[in-house]
Amino acid sequence: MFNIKRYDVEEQSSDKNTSSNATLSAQERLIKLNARLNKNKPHKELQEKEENKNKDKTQQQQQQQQQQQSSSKHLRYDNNDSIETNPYKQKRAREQEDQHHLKKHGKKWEKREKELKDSDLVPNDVRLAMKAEAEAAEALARGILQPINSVPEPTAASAPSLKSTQQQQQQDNKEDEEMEKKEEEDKDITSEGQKQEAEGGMDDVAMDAALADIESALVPLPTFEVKEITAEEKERAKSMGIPDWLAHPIKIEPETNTPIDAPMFRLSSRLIKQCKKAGITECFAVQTAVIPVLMRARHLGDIRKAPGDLCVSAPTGSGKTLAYVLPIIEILSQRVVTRLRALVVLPTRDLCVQVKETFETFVKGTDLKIATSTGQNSFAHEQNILVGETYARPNGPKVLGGHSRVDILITTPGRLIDHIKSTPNFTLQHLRFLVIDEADRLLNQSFQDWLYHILTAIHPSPERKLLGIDGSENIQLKRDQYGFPIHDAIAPAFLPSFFRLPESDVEDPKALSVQKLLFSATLTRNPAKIASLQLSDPQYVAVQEGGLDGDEKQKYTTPAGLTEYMIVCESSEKPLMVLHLLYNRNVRSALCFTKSVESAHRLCKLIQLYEKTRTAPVSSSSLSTIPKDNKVDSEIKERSKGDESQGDSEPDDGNNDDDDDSSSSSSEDSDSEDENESSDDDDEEEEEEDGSEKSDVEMEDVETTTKSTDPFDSSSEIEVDPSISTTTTTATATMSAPPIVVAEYSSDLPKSKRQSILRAFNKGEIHLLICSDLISRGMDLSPVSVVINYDVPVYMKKYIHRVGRTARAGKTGTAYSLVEMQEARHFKEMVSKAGHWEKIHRMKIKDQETKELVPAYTKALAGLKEALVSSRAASRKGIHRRARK
Ligand SMILES: Nc1ncnc2c1ncn2[C@@H]1O[C@H](COP(=O)(O)OP(=O)(O)OP(=O)(O)O)[C@@H](O)[C@H]1O
Repeated sequence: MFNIKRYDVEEQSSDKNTSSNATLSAQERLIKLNARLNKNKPHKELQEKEENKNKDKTQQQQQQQQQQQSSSKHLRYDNNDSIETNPYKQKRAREQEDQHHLKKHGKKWEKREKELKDSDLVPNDVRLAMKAEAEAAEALARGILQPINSVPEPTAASAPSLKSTQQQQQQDNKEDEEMEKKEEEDKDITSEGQKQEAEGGMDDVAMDAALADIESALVPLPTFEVKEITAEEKERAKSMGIPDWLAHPIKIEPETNTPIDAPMFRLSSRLIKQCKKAGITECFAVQTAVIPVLMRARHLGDIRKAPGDLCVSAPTGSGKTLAYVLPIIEILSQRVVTRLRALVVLPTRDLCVQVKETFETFVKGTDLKIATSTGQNSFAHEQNILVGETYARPNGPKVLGGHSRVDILITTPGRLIDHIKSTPNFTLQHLRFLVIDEADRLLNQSFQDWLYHILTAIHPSPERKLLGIDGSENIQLKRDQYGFPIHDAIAPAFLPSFFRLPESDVEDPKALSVQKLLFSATLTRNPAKIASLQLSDPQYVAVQEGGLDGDEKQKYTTPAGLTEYMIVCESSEKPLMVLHLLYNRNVRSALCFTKSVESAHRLCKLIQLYEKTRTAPVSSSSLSTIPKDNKVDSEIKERSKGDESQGDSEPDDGNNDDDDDSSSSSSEDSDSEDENESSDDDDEEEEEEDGSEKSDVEMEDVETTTKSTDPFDSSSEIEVDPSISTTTTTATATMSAPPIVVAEYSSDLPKSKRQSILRAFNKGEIHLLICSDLISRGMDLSPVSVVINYDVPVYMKKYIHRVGRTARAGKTGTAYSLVEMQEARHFKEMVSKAGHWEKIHRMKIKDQETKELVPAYTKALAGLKEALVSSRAASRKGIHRRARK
């Protein structure tokens, strides 16, 4: 018969301490904790205690001897009356039997492993399998699991009826009560030490660990006030289909920092050391809120109550990554067998690389293995990394429960689905954590039904037995030499397929399911999207300014150190504005976002030409007239056809929205950074439709910089200022400025080039990095001090992520948005609706300020067409060369 009590024991053999601890009742734990706390009492008291202890020890030894004799007797004579009538003794006998079994089999496995150890003939995989088997044998020996086939199938006669279950429960309760009574009596007559021995002889180490465990369990979790929900608010959320938990998050002030070694985090000294080494002495607000919650259920093999899922919304640069990286490492570091237990899904390859680097920083000192799967490498190469060459072979060995060479996988959704479908022995059944970072972005991606596939792989339907990756029944459950299934081959989520688990409730165990963790600076509140995640017992944590009294109208919180400006200008003036920021305002370490890869390329070329030109003499001929048509070349004209709505008055910008980055959503995932704004912000649009009030935006306070002498005004031929139409012009201020290095960054570039650009930017060797939205989300480029929105985004979420590339981790930063005249109304509407209008300062740039830039700019503009043609030819050559290789 399945033994409920035994399920309290840890599944992982590695965790010896917790198994002993799990057998303690809450009352006992408190007694022991009190004993430990007494250690801190005054010296005299301690002395007395010490004396008593010594006395007790002698008594204890005597009593132990007696007990051992009596229990071994009971074991030998099963029919002995006393053991049958005394459940307390029964329990003890059972435990001793387990210990005996464990010793016996443990030794066997140790011996076998020793024999094969260091043998060159034994491949690593076999060693791993042996390790798993040893662990499984140990777990089975401890009686943690009983195979379903060892339990008679429920028949009409044998299946427990509700009544018989109730009877059984009553019986159990009675037994428990008796046991408790007996234990109470014991308490009076035995010393604490005797009691420990009687309870299975906890050694000092185990005791210390157990007590530490209890003590840390008693460290209260941080409490955050939750605003009371009014009936009206409840009704409103309900009418919009938003569940209560999502409509009313647990709010935390951004400044809620806590020392990294605070007991509530329960981080090991190893990890604290790593953090301090990395310059992290305090946990930021989001980490303060999230880490203790995740660390609450930190035992890997804990198959009791499944922990609830978390949705976390916190400003850009507020440290969301570490909020999941630290607890995942801490919890997984106790694992024995390598299994895929944490999966982090991200929207782009670059982000995967970044998050992997973060994991690698803190994983030092553990033997956890981390991998990325993004489609940058060949599929076969990734398969080899994930499951090993042998197991990845279609005709290779199929292991029930799969096989993994990594503990933590960081991946883009498309490539992950490919592995779920096509990599033999790759399985998500052992997952303990599923992290969806940049969650709102990912939830807008529906290609390949990635979420459905993941959720299916994690949660098999109750009818579906684990029959192997191909669903065929020919794969047998892996068993040990005694015929027991190897426990580690079965994930907690799949346990019910093989083992009869009790129905869940707080006390009774159930299979631990994966904990889903969602993170974003702009988390969706779209009920349909949230529902698609099948969250269990979720909580919504939001780091938000103003805490409970925070401005409800303020939809997203931006970093405290961020200063935002908008410059309203003609579209033709935008390049000049960028030059003004660079050369007159000394802007450096800046990211400049354009709306497309092509647009980024042209702007980059133009500024590079300007840089070349500004120190060279400017001939009057090149300045006599500026192209009548605002477009500098027919190529741009051609490219801009697709975007009529934006007008066609940009000198350097084709206005094409055919963003190359977005078009590449293949099964290889590309960088599904798709900068397709409409898809990115689907839910934002939906929320608008959900009845939130339309803001009443007035435009009078939007100051525009309308230049009287617009050198690129398409309506008239520009007269060149006489002062600069001389044969040589000296643009004094800009000429003397040190060289400025500008580069572009887009998905068009090969991986190695991208990496070298980021490295150079991080070292300060690139002053302005012009990019599409490839790096607008999640990327943590520490030196960014300025963000320029060359093309303002149409949706607020994108704005928040872009400007959030600066002012990260408590630093300061500035964002400039170049708002075209015709966009000004929309822009104001967008930010007002998000409750953000007050934060944006209007900035006027006077003609006088840009005057000196014009001559070299005009020349650069004239040379742009040629530069674009030659760069295009060069890039074609490069593509051919790469293809030939
Ligand atoms: N407790 C901390 N102390 C000091 N620095 C920290 C701490 N936590 C995180 N950081 C640093 O803050 C920076 C931003 O962190 P992270 O990238 O996790 O932010 P984020 O909230 O995920 O931002 P985004 O929403 O843009 O993805 C990183 O450089 C990280 O190393």
